[in-house]
Amino acid sequence: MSGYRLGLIGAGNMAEAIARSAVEAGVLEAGQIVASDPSAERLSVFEAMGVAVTQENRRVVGESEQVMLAIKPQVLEAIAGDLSGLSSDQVLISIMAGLGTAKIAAVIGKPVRVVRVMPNTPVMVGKGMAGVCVGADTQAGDEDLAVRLFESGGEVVRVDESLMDAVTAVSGSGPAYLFYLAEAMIEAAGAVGIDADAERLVRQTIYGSAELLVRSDESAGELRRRVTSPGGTTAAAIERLEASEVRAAVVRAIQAARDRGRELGA
Ligand SMILES: NC(=O)C1=CN([C@@H]2O[C@H](COP(=O)(O)OP(=O)(O)OC[C@H]3O[C@@H](n4cnc5c(N)ncnc54)[C@H](OP(=O)(O)O)[C@@H]3O)[C@@H](O)[C@H]2O)C=CC1
Ligand SMILES: O=C(O)[C@@H]1CCC=N1
Repeated sequence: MSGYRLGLIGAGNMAEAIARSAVEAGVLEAGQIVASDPSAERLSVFEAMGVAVTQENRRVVGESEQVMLAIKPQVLEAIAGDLSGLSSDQVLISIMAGLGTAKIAAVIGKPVRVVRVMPNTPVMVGKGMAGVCVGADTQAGDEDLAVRLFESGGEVVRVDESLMDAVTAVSGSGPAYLFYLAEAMIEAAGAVGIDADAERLVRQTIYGSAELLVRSDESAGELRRRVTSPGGTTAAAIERLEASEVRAAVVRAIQAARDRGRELGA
């Protein structure tokens, strides 16, 4: 086996964010990473970072201490043969939604030391949130590199694997819910007559509110109440959101995401 510390199978958005944060934080040097992907265009992005690249997944498996699956869950079966060369010395890190550690080993067809991680896209700006769990065939410390990688791009919480689909639904998919809200607020700003400044007003409001939420000791509910003067403008908006059952819709949406994760892993 050559000296790559980490092999990335799938050189997409998440793999790029993970590699960048690992290199920027000094967890790995670019030269310690190899990435595979069918797309020469994607590989050129990694090459520009100083990462070794290949279109052969088998090379990544053969030359890396730890291999990360950063492909879509639907692609796993197609590349199972490429993963059959994994040895008992290697750790396999998966960031795929839905697919459990036992399922991944079953698809590969032998016991594998699988560490499962569910990150999110704010890892791109060093503010990620990742859930980590380990599979049955792992050894003590197998998750260490994964934890260091994802701590370099934000925060890590260790969870029982039974909660990974729930973590996926809350924090893995979570950024999309906030961006959805941002989209709606920008549309609404337009509807109430704001044109050029709509994006700026909404982006800074969400940014400032997120920072306040993170820095404050108060609950989200208390922070919301402090904005909501009795009989005031916010109260009028919140009353409309409650009447539209937005809170219940968010619960149903997160349940749907959790259930889709379970389906992907079935
Ligand atoms: N995006 C997100 O917010 C999050 C995603 N995840 C998980 O991360 C994983 C990757 O997601 P994301 O980065 O968004 O997806 P991307 O589509 O950006 O990346 C996946 C990459 O894998 C490549 N690929 C396809 N087939 C193969 C193959 N046979 N061998 C090697 N590479 C292949 C794709 O190429 P091509 O495009 O040419 O098919 C693509 O470049 C998914 O499993 C997802 O569940 C987890 C947390 C958050
Ligand atoms: O939508 C998805 O399936 C992936 C997993 C979490 C975020 N994106």
